[in-house]
Amino acid sequence: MLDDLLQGSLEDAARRRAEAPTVEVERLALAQAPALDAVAALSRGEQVNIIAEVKRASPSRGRLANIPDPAALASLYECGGAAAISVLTEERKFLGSLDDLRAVREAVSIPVLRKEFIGEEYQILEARAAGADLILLIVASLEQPLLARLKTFAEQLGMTVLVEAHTREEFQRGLDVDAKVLGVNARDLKTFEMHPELFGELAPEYPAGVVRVAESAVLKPEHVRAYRDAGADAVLVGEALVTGDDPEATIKEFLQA
Ligand SMILES: O=C(O)c1ccccc1NCC(=O)[C@H](O)[C@H](O)COP(=O)(O)O
Repeated sequence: MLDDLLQGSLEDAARRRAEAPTVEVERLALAQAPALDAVAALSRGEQVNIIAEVKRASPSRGRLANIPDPAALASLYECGGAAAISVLTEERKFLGSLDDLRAVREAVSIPVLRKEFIGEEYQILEARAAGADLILLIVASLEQPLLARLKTFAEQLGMTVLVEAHTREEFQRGLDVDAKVLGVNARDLKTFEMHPELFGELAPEYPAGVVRVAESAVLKPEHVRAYRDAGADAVLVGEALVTGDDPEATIKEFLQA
């Protein structure tokens, strides 16, 4: 599954590169205002911070929501108190785009994450050129030298990297590349089963100063509370926000969990 998603994302990036070569995208990336400080945003305060996701569809759930105006949705997230916005830009299964990311960047003043299956530098340049402050690197889809190289590349552009692990071994590989923001995703990417307990098992192994992010499996306030009690600085929430009636109120409710 992950290999197919990465392959598709790389093919789509190659198509875009034929239109906008690397030098051009690099020039746009370097012309952007400096990236916002996502580490500070995700580790602020006593309460758990919310990374609110713009997510139309997914391989595990199919179509979730239409989201004709991602900027308007992101503004509601920000009004609700989200610390950052995640924008799924993958086109084939998640029905996202870089246009979504650009629109969200224009609409909010909090950090924005490009949620994508990234395997090469061009995709990182695209993210920065579209105004993203963070990128996602999924440990399971990258050999260790490539993971380290892409992380360094993004950081040299001033961006923050959310390094994502699904297992204890991947968590260690994240620490080995000196992840400053390390996420544990509860979703098993082979079976799509959720294992929210994994975050609690790994939480004691976070070194001081590394931002602890719990990803997926948040549908109710008690799920936020469980992650917070296990030590999460931030939780990443998609489905509960895009399928609910009032995302702003849902975020407020989650922040009070
Ligand atoms: O969501 C999926 O089905 C999925 C499948 C394969 C790779 C990644 C996938 N999701 C990306 C995510 O990590 C989630 O969008 C994010 O953590 C939010 O999860 P949720 O709140 O459960 O929508």
